[in-house]
Amino acid sequence: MKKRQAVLKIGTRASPLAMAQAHEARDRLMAAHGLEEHSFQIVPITTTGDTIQDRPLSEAGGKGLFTRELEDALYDGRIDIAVHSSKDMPTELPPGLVLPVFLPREDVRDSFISLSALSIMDLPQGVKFGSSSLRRQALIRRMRPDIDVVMFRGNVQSRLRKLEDGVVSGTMLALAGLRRLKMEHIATAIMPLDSFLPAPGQGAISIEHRENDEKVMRLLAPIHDEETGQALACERAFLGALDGSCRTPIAGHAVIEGERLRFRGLIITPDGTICHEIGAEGRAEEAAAIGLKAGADVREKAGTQFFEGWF
Ligand SMILES: NCc1[nH]cc(CCC(=O)O)c1CC(=O)O
Repeated sequence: MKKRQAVLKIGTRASPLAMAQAHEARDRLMAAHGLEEHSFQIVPITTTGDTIQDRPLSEAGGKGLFTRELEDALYDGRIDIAVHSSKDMPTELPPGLVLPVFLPREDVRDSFISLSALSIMDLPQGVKFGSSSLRRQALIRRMRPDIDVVMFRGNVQSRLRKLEDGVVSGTMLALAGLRRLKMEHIATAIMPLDSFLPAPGQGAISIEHRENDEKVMRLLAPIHDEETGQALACERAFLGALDGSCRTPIAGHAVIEGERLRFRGLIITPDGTICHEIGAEGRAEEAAAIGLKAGADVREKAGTQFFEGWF
């Protein structure tokens, strides 16, 4: 019997969250086209970012660490699409690749996880808080200058073990990731958007493919979510206007309401002492321009000295 060929090869990182996201993309493709599971082949690929566990990713080479191996696989045809967490995607893509498709966004908020405190304000004086995110570290330091913020990486299981072992008293994870792993129950509290702005792209799954790949574009068209795409265009333009290197703690969140887009963003020094916020509003169609201008505005507000002398 002739072996049936997959219609589309879906590349993903091999981590549990990445696999869950790839399955979500596949489920949406199956539903949109009335195709069976075997039409889509999920191809897990281990990336450099997955193997570095001992230092901040910003030190080890930044966001490209999670994407390079997937992009090589796109170039040589081992995969047709790469499913990513938008948050992990650099603002600039390698030549010949595009990131035009976004699935409907999950909850964008951060969750606080602790076995001993109900909220960040409730943590005892001077305890340790673990996070690898420069944004979360800085925002925590702003709220609680007394707390000892330490570098903290690893998957959900290893983080929980460190909480149990008392290595840290609290940590934070994106609620979206926990939901996708069916682990929302481990969240102790959900951080409010007004005091704890998420990372640009948080909670959104994006799909990268080869430019002008007509077959892929046809298959992906029905699973793209327009509102998420507009919000992400704004947030990624804000990020791009500020920093490609991911060494600046940056937060940004856009919401679409009909034809309108509302955006809030901030930059903050790693020690949490200086924070510049920006709000912007406009037509959703002009999402990228709004984000770009907000980035330029907040950069001007902060002044050049803000970006100097951290390292
Ligand atoms: N950098 C790791 C990463 N990339 C995306 C998510 C969460 C899921 C999402 O934001 O879509 C996470 C983990 C976390 O921040 O908790």
